[in-house]
Amino acid sequence: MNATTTSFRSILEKPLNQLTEDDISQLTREDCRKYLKEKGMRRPSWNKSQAIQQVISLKALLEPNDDSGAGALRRIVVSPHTTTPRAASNSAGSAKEASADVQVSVSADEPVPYQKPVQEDRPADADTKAISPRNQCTTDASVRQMTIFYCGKVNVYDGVPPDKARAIMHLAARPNHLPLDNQFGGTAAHRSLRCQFQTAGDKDGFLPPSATFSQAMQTEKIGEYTQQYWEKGNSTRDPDIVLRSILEEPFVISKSFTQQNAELESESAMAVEAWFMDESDEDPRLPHHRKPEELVPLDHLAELGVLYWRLNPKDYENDQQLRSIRETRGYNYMDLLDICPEKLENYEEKLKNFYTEHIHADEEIRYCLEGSGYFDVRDKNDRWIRIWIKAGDLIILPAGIYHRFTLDTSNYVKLMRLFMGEPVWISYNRPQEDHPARKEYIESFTKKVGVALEAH
Ligand SMILES: CSCCC(=O)C(=O)O
Ligand SMILES: [Fe+2]
Ligand code: NI
Repeated sequence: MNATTTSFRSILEKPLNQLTEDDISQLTREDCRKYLKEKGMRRPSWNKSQAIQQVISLKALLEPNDDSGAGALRRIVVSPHTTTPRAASNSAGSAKEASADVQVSVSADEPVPYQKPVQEDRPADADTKAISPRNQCTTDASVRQMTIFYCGKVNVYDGVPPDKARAIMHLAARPNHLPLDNQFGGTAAHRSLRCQFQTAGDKDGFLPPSATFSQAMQTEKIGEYTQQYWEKGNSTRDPDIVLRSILEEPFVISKSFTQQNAELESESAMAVEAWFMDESDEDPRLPHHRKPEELVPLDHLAELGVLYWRLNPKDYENDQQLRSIRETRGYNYMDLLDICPEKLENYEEKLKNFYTEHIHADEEIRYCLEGSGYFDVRDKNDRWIRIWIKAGDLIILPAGIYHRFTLDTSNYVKLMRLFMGEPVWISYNRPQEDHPARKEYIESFTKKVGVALEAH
């Protein structure tokens, strides 16, 4: 046995630069989750390969770089587009911008001895048709993960588009732009914000050569982005929520789509329709509006962790936007489900199960290609919110949220189901208060949204 193997009690105690592919292959999901939780991460992934990614991001973020002195994290990498990531280096400009309590790092040039395990897509169950048995997320350079170390908490966000990453980095570099209130923020040191933006599947380094950050951190685009964010009436002053909101604001993507196709949609038709349900026991396929109607805005859905995109369903096989969502969020599995008596085996029974209130251990991702239907989700006060899904609507329900599904009176829907890794379609019917996914959902929900909800 050599010194390296004897000196670490567990694999994850090894520094990142000593981890070998063998080490990584021995890791279990539980090892990773335990490590992540010990480091303060609230909701480590249940997906093994994603949990491994998270561990690596975190280690890269927390472990000092040998060459950067005094264990400091690398400052924002500032360089024009270069042909080699080695050219990335610290810059006087960014160092000036970053204050002592704000550290933004982009790990650019350490080789990481890790390759994301390849997940084979499995055929879907009998009532579905797998149409894309490909592993899309392992090598594409646009897959990004951002790790934010903030207020003693670690958050790893998948699928961060570069402009959002830059917006966050911009905020991090200019702490005065964060709406910090003492009541939320604590001391300056406590508010210290460190972020890392990386390519999730990149085995040679965390950033591909093309993904260097430009010196113009304050480009108009970033300025506009953050500006727009405040102007949209986002009232919360909790910086944790601000960061999350910017990162997890999928509707921005739909806006760019509709801007390009401005003639197609009016502003009001753009957003998904959602409302609080009445209490009646009538046919579930009826809308069940309250009287008067109580509509639920998108930001309230986002506060529950429900994300929404409006896409173009006509040419979904070639839709770049869908591809980008799948790549950035790691949804390498896809199948189609037609919900009508002719095409769905055990139609009645399945519909009954869909409408039985349940949770899953993973996100539920559904993209409506044709027809329509209702996803009902419980809000934090256990009220049902009905979300009307029509062709073009893609929604993501977080793991652990109570929900159900019914057709509407059109009696037909064609849904695309997406999943990260091997699909698991297990439903856990309510009550599930002891289910780990439920507990984590509740926990993250109370920690992250408690303040914002109170402010409403
Ligand atoms: C058929 S998609 C909606 C039903 C549902 O919640 C599920 O499949 O888990
Ligand atoms: Fe479900
Ligand atoms: Ni609101």
